[in-house]
Amino acid sequence: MIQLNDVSVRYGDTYALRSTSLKLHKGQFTVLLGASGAGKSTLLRCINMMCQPSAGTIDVVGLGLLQNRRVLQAHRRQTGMVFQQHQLIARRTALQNVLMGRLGYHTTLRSLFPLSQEEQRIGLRALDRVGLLHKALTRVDQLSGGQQQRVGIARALTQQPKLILADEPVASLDPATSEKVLEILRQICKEDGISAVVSLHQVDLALKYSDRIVGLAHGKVMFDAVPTDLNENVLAALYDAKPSTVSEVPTMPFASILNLSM
Ligand SMILES: Nc1ncnc2c1ncn2[C@@H]1O[C@H](COP(=O)(O)OP(=O)(O)OP(=O)(O)O)[C@@H](O)[C@H]1O
Repeated sequence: MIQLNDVSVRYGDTYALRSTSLKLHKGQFTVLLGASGAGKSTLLRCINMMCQPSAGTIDVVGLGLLQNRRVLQAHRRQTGMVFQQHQLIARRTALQNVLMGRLGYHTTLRSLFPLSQEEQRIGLRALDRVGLLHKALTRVDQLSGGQQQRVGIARALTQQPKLILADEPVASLDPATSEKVLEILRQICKEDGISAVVSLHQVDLALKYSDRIVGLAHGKVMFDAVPTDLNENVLAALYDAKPSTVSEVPTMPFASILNLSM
């Protein structure tokens, strides 16, 4: 579905991401793991060019290279984002926030007018799927953190995406709520065939919810395999790695393990 080819991101002398090549497969729930500063957000943000690679290309099957402005516009329309701090408009209702997911389908001028009944129906259905239909007309600043994140997921769904990128979506939630949010996200992605790339700090949640784990350290992919292959040695390498040892740890090519097609 998406192919990253030798993508690097550099800030001055710091490599946030080093020459990374990765295939992201349709319908797969991929979790990015790694210590703070490992490059998870950078990799995730590259996938819709919120972060510009300093080298390499990103190819979306059926669309083309993301460096092309029109390709990027089409790709962003079909890519939903879920953020750590939810990024909702506090004084608006859940439904109003969710309908923001439709903006990419309209010109700036058109978006000044009310959305069609069909689009409102899409928004309400998304809220229903995250279990918050009864909160549609409640202001989001009156919702709990977990409910707000479910609104964030519903907003992404209202976009009718093929891909969801979630950057530490449960970082500010308690363990039980984190499980609930990830459960909902995974279930909906599976039902709709949506691919997901989710960065997490919790190894246990990665093991429970992912189809594939990509482990990063110092801007480099050090592990890429099914969750059952994640062992203590790999975790030690991911979380204790010194920059000088990074290139010495072999990467396990995921595609060769599962033989998935694009
Ligand atoms: N805008 C920026 N300017 C300079 N350096 C940056 C910038 N964004 C990220 N970095 C650096 O790039 C590296 C990777 O950062 P990134 O945010 O991708 O890591 P992360 O794994 O997501 O970390 P965390 O789990 O703490 O969010 C870090 O060394 C970080 O300091």
